[in-house]
Amino acid sequence: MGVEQHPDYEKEIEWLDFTKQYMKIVIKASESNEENFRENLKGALEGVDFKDSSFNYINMLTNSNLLRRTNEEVRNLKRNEKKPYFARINFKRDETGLEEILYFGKVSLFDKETQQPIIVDWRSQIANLYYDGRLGEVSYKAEGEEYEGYLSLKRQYIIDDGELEEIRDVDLTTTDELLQKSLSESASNRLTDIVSTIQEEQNNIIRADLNKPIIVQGAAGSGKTTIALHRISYFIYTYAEYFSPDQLMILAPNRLFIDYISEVLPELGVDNILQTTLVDFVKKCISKPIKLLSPEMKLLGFINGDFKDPDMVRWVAKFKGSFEFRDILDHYSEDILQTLLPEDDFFVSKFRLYKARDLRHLITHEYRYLPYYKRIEKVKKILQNTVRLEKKKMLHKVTSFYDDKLDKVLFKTKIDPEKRRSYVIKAMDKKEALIEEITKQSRTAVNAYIKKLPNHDLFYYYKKLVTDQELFAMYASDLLTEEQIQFFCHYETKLHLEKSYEQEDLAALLYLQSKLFGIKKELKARNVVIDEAQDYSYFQLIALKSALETDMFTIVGDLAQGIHSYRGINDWTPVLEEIFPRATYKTLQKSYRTTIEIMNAANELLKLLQLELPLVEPVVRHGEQPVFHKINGSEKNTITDLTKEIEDLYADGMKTIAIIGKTNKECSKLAKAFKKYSELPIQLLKENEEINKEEVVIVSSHLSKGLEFDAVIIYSNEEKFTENEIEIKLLYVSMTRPLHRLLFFGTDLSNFILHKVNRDLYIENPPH
Ligand SMILES: Nc1ncnc2c1ncn2[C@@H]1O[C@H](COP(=O)(O)OP(=O)(O)OP(=O)(O)O)[C@@H](O)[C@H]1O
Repeated sequence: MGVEQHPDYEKEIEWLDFTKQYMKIVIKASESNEENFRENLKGALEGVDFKDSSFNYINMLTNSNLLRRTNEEVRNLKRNEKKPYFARINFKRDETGLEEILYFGKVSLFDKETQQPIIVDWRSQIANLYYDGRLGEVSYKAEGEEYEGYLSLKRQYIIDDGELEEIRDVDLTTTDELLQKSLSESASNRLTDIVSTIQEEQNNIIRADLNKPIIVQGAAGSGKTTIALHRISYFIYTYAEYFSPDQLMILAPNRLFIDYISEVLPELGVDNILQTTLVDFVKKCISKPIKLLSPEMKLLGFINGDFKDPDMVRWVAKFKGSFEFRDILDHYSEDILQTLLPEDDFFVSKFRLYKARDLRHLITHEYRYLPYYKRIEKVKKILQNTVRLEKKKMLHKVTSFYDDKLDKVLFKTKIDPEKRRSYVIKAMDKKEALIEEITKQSRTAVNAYIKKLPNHDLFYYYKKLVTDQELFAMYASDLLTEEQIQFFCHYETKLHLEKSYEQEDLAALLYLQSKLFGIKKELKARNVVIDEAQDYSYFQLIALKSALETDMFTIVGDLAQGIHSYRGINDWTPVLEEIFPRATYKTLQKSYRTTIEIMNAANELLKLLQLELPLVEPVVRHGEQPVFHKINGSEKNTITDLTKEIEDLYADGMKTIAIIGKTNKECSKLAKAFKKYSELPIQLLKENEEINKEEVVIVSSHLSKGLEFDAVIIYSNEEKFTENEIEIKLLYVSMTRPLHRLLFFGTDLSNFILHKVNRDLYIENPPH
């Protein structure tokens, strides 16, 4: 049915025009100053013949101030001018018996005259009726109250460039056609907002209790990243009065990923959120540059078999992210605190101004909420204050003591005058000397006292623990074998000789930093979103929670994509039970990204992983089966075949295409060959780069995590994906990147473990 045939077409067009004009007026009113407001308004209203009396020119003028909005609101209105809303409901409230027609969009707009909503924000509570509600008797909650009523209509719109293109009425029987349509569109190299097609299971996560942390285990393509960002938008909307966006932080796996998600938040009406990586965040917290080995080095080391003793290297990585290592650091820092406790009473000259016992009490009890070195700063301040207050008193005491003595001597009659003279001189000298001593020590005693306490930096403490075998054994001998202790300290000594740290050290560094020195106030986000959280270690999550002093985390991840599982999380239970006990736990099993055919093949790999995760359910969207192409000719022939395939994909409407190789080495070689034998524009993607839409992207499997493309070619010439946990996961990640088409180019089926995949699920060597 064409949009014009819809029975409500005329009414809908009228409402859309009205909404667009109202938006325009509000924008103009807000942008203009008093002098040119009238002129602008005239312009805005030109040719508009509103039936509604509240829209006449005079009314608009008198309401000009009411129409004004903050800059941010205007920005949001402008962003949505061309697509003011995406859905509508008809809801008859039991309370009033009146039917309300509500239009939902990404920004709210009210008729200032009547206070009636023109557009209702998708984040409002009543929008739940659109996302969750079936037609019929429904209810929604707002501010603790439950409102009941009858939902008689759920309608979706496609509005493009301000023009109404489609109207769809959703009832119980129709599948969500809008979702189908939006999923069949092509990837733009940037994540988009999904406000018009958020599914019920996703809506439950976006709106789950905002006062609690949340952990989401979601299948590849289930919308984890998208939903985490929509939850931020919902959070900001709900707590606009208490939170400003700069108190939120998103931790992404790399800068490439940040670029990938960067445009969604402004689209959702949220600006100014700190988007960073764990590495960059920790570097800022410890406020000293460190040489950090590339986070992927170890992964590649395992893949390439670079380690002499891979099991032990894997063990060190795992251990540094464990609860046990946290316990060791706890004990170690308790002992550091003991070294910071003063042993001597604090004196200025002969006056004892503070007992060591009292200072120790301050440090261990009164200031226990502070990092250790901050406690010492406090003590220093207290001593300085005490000295300031006591100085006069001390001077007075000394003066009056000697003055008394002098008085007595001077008025004593039976004393030899010579003796008296010498006594007086001595007493005067003593008095002078003491006054001088008090005055001088009042300036220096505090510093001298504090100087007696140790004063080391973070790196000194960390290095000492992990490289001094005797010291380390003191804390670790109950937990580790002698061989492990030896290997660990040897491994760390080697790293420290090169003045290097590795990704796995970030947890300990951040944890110690927060315990000993604290982190700057401006870095203390009050709410944190972690994407790809399966690659974090338990200790990294603990360290973040401890450093930021909040448990308000949104954690999304997929254990099946845990390519760093040697150091990362293999099970959410300890995270839930021991780190975020208040957290809500949710799962997402449906994949929205890819087709049934591609997901069926990827699910076969999931089976090989033997994780306790259910298989992924693709939403009903069919496409072509994955295809395997054997390469056996020269490099030139391979590139010619690939180029031809890519041209066909472009011809089929694919806009973004990636070739994924197992490692950077394979990718670099392929990129070089393309340069030599093909005209196709190619981008060999690096971690800190932005994706160029116009080019075919060549990217290594670990870096492709989180990204998506219309079509993906997985390429394996020299490097096969072998059947071990990490490589199966790398292949699984690569296979779940495409929206529409998946191809394998390799020397053998087994390069992609396809010999273990049901033969009916892919096509082998189709004729070109
Ligand atoms: N309700 C929805 N409506 C339309 N598109 C959706 C919906 N949910 C998810 N998508 C789309 O599915 C794709 C996958 O989403 P996203 O990247 O957020 O998933 P993910 O779980 O983070 O994936 P992965 O773990 O594989 O990186 C995106 O293109 C997203 O826009």
